[in-house]
Amino acid sequence: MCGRTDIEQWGQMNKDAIQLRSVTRRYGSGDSAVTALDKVSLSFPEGTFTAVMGPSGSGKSTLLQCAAGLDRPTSGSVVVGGTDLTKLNETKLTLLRRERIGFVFQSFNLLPSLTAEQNVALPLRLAGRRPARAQVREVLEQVGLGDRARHRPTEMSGGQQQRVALARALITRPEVLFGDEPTGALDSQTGREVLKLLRGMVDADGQTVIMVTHDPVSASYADRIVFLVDGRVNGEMVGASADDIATRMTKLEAAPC
Ligand SMILES: Nc1ncnc2c1ncn2[C@@H]1O[C@H](COP(=O)(O)OP(=O)(O)OP(=O)(O)O)[C@@H](O)[C@H]1O
Repeated sequence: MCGRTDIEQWGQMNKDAIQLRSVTRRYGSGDSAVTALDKVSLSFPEGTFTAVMGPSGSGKSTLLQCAAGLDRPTSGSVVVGGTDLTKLNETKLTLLRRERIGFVFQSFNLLPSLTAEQNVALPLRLAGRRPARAQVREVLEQVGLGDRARHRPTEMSGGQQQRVALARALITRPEVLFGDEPTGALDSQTGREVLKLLRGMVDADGQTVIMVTHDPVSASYADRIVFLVDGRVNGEMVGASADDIATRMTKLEAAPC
C-alpha cells in the first residue's frame, strides 16, 4: 500500500453506515477468470463523503455495485447498518435496496413520460407506499427544484435532471447514497452544483455518500478518497486538494506502487 495508510482521525468518527469485509468479486472461471475485487475491507462512517478513484478497470464500479447490493460478492460480506447483505435472499435484498439505499448514475435514468414529482415519488410507489405530496415537494426543494415539480425530463437541463434523480434517491431517506460518476454527463459548472448539493447533504443532514469518480476536482468535495488498483485498496487521502489527488492519480496510472 502506498501513501497515507493510517488515518487516525478517520477511525475515530461516527459509527459505520456501511462496512465491506474482505470482499472479493470474481467474474468467470478457469483461465478466463477476472478478480475485479480482491479482499477489499473498508468502513464508511455515518455522515461522511467518500470518493472512490482508480485507473480504468481497477474495480470501482464493482465495489459500488457490491456495496449497494446490486451485485453479490464471491466471498466476504457487506454490512449496512448492522444487516449483512450477503445473507439476504433476493426478495429481502430488493427491499433493503429500495428502502435503505439510494443510487444516482451518470445517466439520470428518469422516466420521460413522468413529471419531476412523479419520478421522485416512484420509489415510494414501488414500495407500495402512498407518497405525500408535501414530502415529494420537500425533497424537490432540497435540490433546488421546488418550481419544476410539473416539468418532464425533456423540459429540463442535464443538471436539473440529475437533481431530480438525486431527489428520487433521497425520497426514502436512504442510509447510504451511492453515486457512479454522478456528474460524468454534466458540464463542469453544472457538475459543481450537484457536488455542492451532495456536500451540503453530508454537512447539514449527516447523509453518508459514496461516489465513484475519475475527476480529481469532483473527488476534492469528498472527505476521503479511497484509491483502488487491480481490485485492491491502494491507499487513502483525507481532506485532499484537487491538485494532490490529480498528482496521486497520475502516479497510480503511470506505475502503481
Ligand atoms: N460482468 C463482468 N464480466 C466480466 N468481467 C467484468 C465484468 N464487470 C467487470 N469486469 C472486469 O472487472 C474488472 C473491474 O471492472 P470495473 O468495471 O469494476 O472497473 P472500473 O474501475 O469501474 O473501470 P472503469 O473506470 O473503466 O469504469 C475489469 O477487469 C473488468 O473488465
